[in-house]
Amino acid sequence: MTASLHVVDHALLSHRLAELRDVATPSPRFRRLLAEIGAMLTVEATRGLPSVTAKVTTPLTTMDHRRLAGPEPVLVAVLRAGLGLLEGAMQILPDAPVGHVGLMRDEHTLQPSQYLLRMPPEVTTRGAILYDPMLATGGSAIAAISRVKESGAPVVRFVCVVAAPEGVAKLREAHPDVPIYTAALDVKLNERGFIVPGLGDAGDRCFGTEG
Ligand SMILES: O=P(O)(O)OC[C@H]1O[C@H](OP(=O)(O)OP(=O)(O)O)[C@H](O)[C@@H]1O
Ligand SMILES: O=c1cc[nH]c(=O)[nH]1
Ligand SMILES: [Mg+2]
Repeated sequence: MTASLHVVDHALLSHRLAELRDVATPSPRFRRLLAEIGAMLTVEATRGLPSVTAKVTTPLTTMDHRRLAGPEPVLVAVLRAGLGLLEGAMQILPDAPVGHVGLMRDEHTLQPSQYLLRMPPEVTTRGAILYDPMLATGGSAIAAISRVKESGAPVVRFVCVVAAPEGVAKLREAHPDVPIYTAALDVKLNERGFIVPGLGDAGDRCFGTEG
């Protein structure tokens, strides 16, 4: 099995991503854009959620209509930058419980270290959608997905904004059952493990911190 890779192609998404990448975009606008992109990618990532046909009575008649078969999946943000995407995801799935995985990548070794894990109990029955804007070496995504699976999630989807080919390959190898949804597949990683062309450090740009 190979994880499916969905590079979501939409004029409005691409328009926002152009502004997100722009070095001149300030933090408040960066956060707003991440939230909007998070909402759009959530629509795509939930396209295949199981549905059932149910009766709906309109003011004029009764009809058969498609509705979600079950409760909304758990949304999991990878801190910090995933919080920006989560904001928009919660608009689309307002009843979804929310989990957090705190990870920080060492700038020299590029290995992620975990500083937080909080998962709602519903993850064992509903499955999860994980949010992190950047898929670079793949180390953080692989670790975050492992934590969510260990918490009992039967189904996991991964949503990012910019993916490097190196990270996609490693993630697919480590978690072949996890579909990847991204707004862009970029060219490469540089010698410091940053995605090129990329958008820089998403967490720092989101929250106005220095690298
Ligand atoms: O694919 P990888 O090589 O693991 O890199 C990607 C990770 O790097 C960034 O987080 P960072 O560690 O900078 O934390 P932050 O969100 O708090 O800035 C990003 O949000 C990912 O979690
Ligand atoms: O380009 C990158 C790589 C890792 N993390 C980021 O925030 N940006
Ligand atoms: Mg960062």
